[in-house]
Amino acid sequence: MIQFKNVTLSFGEHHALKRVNFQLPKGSFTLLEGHSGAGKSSILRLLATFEQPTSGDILIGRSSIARLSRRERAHYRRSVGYTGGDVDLLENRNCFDNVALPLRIAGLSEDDVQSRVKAALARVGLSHTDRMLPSELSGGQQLRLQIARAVVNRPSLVLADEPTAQLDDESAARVVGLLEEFNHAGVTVIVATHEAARFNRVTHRLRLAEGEVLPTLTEDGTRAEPGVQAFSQEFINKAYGA
Ligand SMILES: Nc1ncnc2c1ncn2[C@@H]1O[C@H](COP(=O)(O)OP(=O)(O)OP(=O)(O)O)[C@@H](O)[C@H]1O
Repeated sequence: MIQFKNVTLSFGEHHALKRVNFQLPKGSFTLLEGHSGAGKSSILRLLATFEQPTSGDILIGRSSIARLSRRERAHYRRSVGYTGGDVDLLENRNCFDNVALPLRIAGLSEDDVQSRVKAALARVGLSHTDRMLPSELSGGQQLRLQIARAVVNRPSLVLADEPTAQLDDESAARVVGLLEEFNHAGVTVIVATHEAARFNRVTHRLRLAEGEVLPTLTEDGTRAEPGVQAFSQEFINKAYGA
């Protein structure tokens, strides 16, 4: 279970998130939706521990990740895969080395690195690119490479910030398919997106506006705790006029 308890994230006078509360069960597939600047990336960056909340608490299971020491943070991050603007591919390293990075940081043996990176590249359909530089790949391939790097550590939580942005339909469908496969295998997935319609296997949605989570409607029209209810795609489309 992931829980945000009264989480505020402020930059000076500006509040990127304002007393945000929600909970998401293990194994869920959640979309974070909302206009630009609504706070979607902030939620992912807090879960990746790139930021610390100004106030409030964030629990993963029973453990707080709100204010970890450097050592605790390094340990926690091994269980999290992140793809998005905050972590770029290394342009001067080949694709193999890019995917190997989290494993080498974690201190795995070179044999394990070899077998895990090969498996991760195969999983995203990029086995042939291991000696190429990221700049030699298409946009869609670069995203899949980022996903391979995010999941090579076998994380239990995958965070994806706009994973389909600027991709053609076929590449986007492939990226979505990969995230859905990981979820099917038990990984909790949270995606910030402006392209909700591309996703099929969604169990939870959080709609954000101005740093707040909007109240969620249940199928009978009553209010529910944010993040607690699951909805059919059809219901969501109807409720939000998509
Ligand atoms: N490091 C920062 N310093 C100052 N303000 C920030 C910082 N990070 C985010 N913000 C502000 O916090 C608010 C929420 O930003 P966030 O990136 O979470 O939005 P978003 O919903 O992901 O937007 P987008 O869809 O454009 O990516 C915005 O107003 C943004 O300008």
